[in-house]
Amino acid sequence: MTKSQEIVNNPFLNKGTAFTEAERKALNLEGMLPPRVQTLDQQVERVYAEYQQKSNDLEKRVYLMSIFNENRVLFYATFAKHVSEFMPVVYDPTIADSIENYSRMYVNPQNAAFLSINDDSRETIRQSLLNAAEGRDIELLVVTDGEGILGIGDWATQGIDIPVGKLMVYTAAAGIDPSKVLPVVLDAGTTRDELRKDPLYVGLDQERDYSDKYYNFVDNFVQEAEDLFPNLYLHFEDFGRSNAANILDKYKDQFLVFNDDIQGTGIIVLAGVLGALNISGEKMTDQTYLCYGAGTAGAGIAQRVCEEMVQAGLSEAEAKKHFYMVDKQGLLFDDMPDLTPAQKEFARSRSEFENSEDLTDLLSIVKAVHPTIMVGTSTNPGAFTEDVVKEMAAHTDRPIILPISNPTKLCEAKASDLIKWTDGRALVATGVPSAPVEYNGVTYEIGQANNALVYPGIGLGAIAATATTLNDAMISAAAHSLGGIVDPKQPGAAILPPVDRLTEFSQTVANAVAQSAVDQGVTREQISDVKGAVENEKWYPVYSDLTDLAD
Ligand SMILES: NC(=O)c1ccc[n+]([C@@H]2O[C@H](COP(=O)([O-])OP(=O)(O)OC[C@H]3O[C@@H](n4cnc5c(N)ncnc54)[C@H](O)[C@@H]3O)[C@@H](O)[C@H]2O)c1
Ligand SMILES: O=C(O)C[C@H](O)C(=O)O
Ligand SMILES: [Mn+2]
Repeated sequence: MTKSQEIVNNPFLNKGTAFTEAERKALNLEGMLPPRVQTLDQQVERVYAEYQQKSNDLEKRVYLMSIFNENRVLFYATFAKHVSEFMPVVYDPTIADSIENYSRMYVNPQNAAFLSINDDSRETIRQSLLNAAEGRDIELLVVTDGEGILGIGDWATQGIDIPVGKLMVYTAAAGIDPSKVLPVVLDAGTTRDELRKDPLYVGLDQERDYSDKYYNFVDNFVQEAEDLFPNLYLHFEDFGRSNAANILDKYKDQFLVFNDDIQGTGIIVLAGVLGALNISGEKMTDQTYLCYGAGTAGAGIAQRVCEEMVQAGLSEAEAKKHFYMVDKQGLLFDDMPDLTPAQKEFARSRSEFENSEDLTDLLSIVKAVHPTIMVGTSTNPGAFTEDVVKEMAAHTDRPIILPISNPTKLCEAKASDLIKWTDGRALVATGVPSAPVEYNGVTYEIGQANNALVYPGIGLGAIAATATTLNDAMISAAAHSLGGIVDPKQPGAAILPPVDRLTEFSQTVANAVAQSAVDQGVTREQISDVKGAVENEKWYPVYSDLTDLAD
C-alpha cells in the first residue's frame, strides 16, 4: 500500500472529505478524494442525516459501525452530539442483535484481538496482541470469553462486539483516547450447539473448555497483556457465572483490573438505591434487600450494598441479615448443595421460617420477607408480576424496584407497569433505557441502572491517577459521587442521573475515583492536581493537522 492509501485506510488518521488542501498536497492525496473540502461539522450532519434514513436500529448500528471503521473522529463527534439517542443503538439493547448476527454480518475485525484456546502459547498470544495493537500504546483493554453475554448466554467469538461496544462508550462518555484501547475475545469453545453447527460461524467449532486449560489460557493472556502494556487498565466483561468471580479474585490484588458485571453493576445499583433513599428519606440500614437472580451481577450488587450497610455502622453479620437471595431454586438456604461461593455468603437458615419448603416462588418469598428493595438480574422476563409487586408495595411506602436484566426482552418488568401497579409509589430504574411514564398527572423519569453510567468514569479516573489497584474505597467513592446530580424534591424525579448528561457525570465519577486513589497513595506517580490529571487524560473528537506526516 502506498503511504497515502495507508493514511486514508487508517481510522485513527483518516479525515475523509475533511483533509485540507495543504494535507492533500503534502500527503499525496490529490485526486483520491472529491474536490470540496468539508468541515467536521458538515460531515457530522451528513452522517446523522443518513443515520436517520435507516429503517431499524440494527441497520442504524451497522451504518454507524462503518463510520467507526473508517474514521474515529467523525464517529465520536457524531456520537457526542447525540449521546442519549445513540447509546441504545451503539450499545445495549441493539448490540445484542448485532452479537447474535455477528458471523453473518461480518465485515471488519474493528481492531480487535481474537485469541484461541487451541493456540494458547504465550508467544502466539503476545504476537496476536501486538498485531492488533499495531504499535499503539494500549492503556485500556476490554476482554470477554463470550460465555455470559448480557442475559443472552454463550456467543463465544461473536461476543467480541461487547468489548468493542463497551470501549465505544468509554470514549463517548469519558473521553478515553480511542487509539489507546484494545478489544479482545478469548475463544474457549461454546456451549451453544446451534453456533457450532452454523457453517458461517467464525469461532471455534468445539465444546467450551471448563478444565484447567481454560484458566491457563486466561492466565497466559493476562500475563502477556500486562507485560506488553505495563500501565494497563484491564476490564473483564460477560464471563460466565462459574468463572467471572474466580478470575477477578485471582488478579485484583496484583494488577489494575475491573469486572464490570460484578463491580460496575454493584456501583450503579448502589448509586440508584442511594438516589431512591434520598427521595424517600429512608435509611439504608432499615432496608430489606431481595436479590432475584443471584448470579454474577446479582451477587456483585448484593456485596456492594452490604458493604454500604457495614459502612453505615452495622457489623457484617448484622448487615447480611438484611439480604435474601433468590435463584432458580427459590430462596437460597445454606443447606442447598449447589450454591456458588457468592451465594453461600448470603444464604439463609431454614430455621428462620416455618414454611421454608414453600419458599420456591417469588410471590411466596416476597410475602415471607417483605423486601423494601428488589433487584432483578435473573434473565427471567416478566418475573416481577403485578401480584409480586403489589405484595411488595403493601408493606413498604416507597418500594425500590430495579429490573435490570438485559436486553429489553429479558427485563423482569416494564417501568410503566411498576409505576401503575404501585400507584406511583415505586422508585424504579431499568437496565435498558425506559421512556418517562405519565401517571395521574405526574411525569416519572426512569433512570437507567446500567453499568455504562459508571464504568467509563471509573476507568478514566483510575488511568488518570496512574492507580496501581482498584479497591473498595475507590469503588464506593464512585457510587457516592453520583448523588446530588438529580433533584429529589422534583415529583417523579429519577433515582439516577439522565443519560444525556453522561459525559458530565462520567467526569464526576472519574474525579472521585482519582481523588480516592491519590488520597490512599495507591498511584504510580505523585499527583497534586487531581482534576487537572483527569482533564489531561481526556481525548476530544477533533481533527489535528496531519501535514507533518509527509516524508
Ligand atoms: N444493567 C446492568 O448494568 C447489568 C449489569 C450486569 C448484568 N445485567 C443483566 O443481569 C442479567 C444476569 O447477568 P449475569 O451476568 O449475572 O448472569 P448470570 O448467569 O451470572 O446470573 C443469572 C442468574 O439468574 C439465575 N436465574 C435464571 N433463571 C432464573 C429464574 N427463573 N429465577 C431466578 N433466578 C434465575 C441463574 O441461575 C443465575 O444465577 C443479564 O440479563 C444481564 O444483562 C445487567
Ligand atoms: O452491557 C450492558 O448493557 C450491561 C451489563 O454489562 C450486562 O451484561 O447486561
Ligand atoms: Mn456485562
